[in-house]
Amino acid sequence: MNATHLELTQVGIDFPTANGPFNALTDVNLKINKGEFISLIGHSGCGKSTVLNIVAGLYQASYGGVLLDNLEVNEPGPERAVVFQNHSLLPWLSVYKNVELAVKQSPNKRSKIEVKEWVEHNLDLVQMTHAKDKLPSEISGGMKQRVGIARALSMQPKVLLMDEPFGALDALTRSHLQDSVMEIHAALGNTVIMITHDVDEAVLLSDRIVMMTNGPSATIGEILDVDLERPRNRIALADNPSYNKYRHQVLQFLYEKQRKIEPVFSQQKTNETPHSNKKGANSANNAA
Ligand SMILES: Nc1ncnc2c1ncn2[C@@H]1O[C@H](COP(=O)(O)OP(=O)(O)OP(=O)(O)O)[C@@H](O)[C@H]1O
Repeated sequence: MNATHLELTQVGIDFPTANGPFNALTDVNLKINKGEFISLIGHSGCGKSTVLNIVAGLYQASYGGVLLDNLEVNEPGPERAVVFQNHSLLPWLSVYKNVELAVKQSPNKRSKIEVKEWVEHNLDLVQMTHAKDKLPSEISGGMKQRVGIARALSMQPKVLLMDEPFGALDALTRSHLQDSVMEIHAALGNTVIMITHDVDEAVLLSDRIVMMTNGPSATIGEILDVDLERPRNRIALADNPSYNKYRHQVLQFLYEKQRKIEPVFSQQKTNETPHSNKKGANSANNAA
């Protein structure tokens, strides 16, 4: 787990807008080792999804670039699978067929029986075999997210990119799925980049937490090494002084160093712009 296999160098992006180019990201430098679990955290609108989309090849960086195993990333590819917050399953296909579609599209050529075995194996990994014949509309949000993860894993990606994968789930489902992701990561050793707004989730799951500054021209502010033994148990960690120290460091970054004060609605209507940092505005919405 020590050879750099994903490298972002001087990555920046300008989005064209009606008022001219908007510099969302600047000078993003990050080296990620094989098998590392990285979380990206930062206030809303700082550019986390933009970083992920550049690594996914969905956005092209205006400056700098991304290398995966020394090959330049400039378009989407099966070696970088994405799991979105809101599952993106095809509603007319069963759970099984949704995963099968990804397996059939993967560059690995498999016989019919191999496809079946591989789909079943991946559904098994996320404990969804029991619902394989159901349609997405017949299963819960957490289950859909499990299928989305199975579909991504079935492509055997080198890098799994997850954009707030548990953001839309209730706390209990979220915890179950976090535990599953930790088990899968331990078993498969994929490199993972996950966006989260949840400090506890970041500390629980990550090897490193990449903390981003507020935009525009956002960049990496600090990187925190989370040196907690695996497998990790959320209940045991609650009393672990190191766990609490890491939590505190992330909170301090977000709410002291990168404190973001947003106007309350009434002020916003009268004299403030969204994302204003003006002093004295009420901090009604400063969640990361
Ligand atoms: N296609 C686009 N065109 C113009 N501006 C964009 C585009 N995509 C993102 N932006 C801007 O770039 C900045 C970063 O957006 P991004 O979605 O990456 O932030 P984020 O940290 O993922 O936000 P959130 O946590 O709310 O999802 C924001 O100011 C956003 O408005």
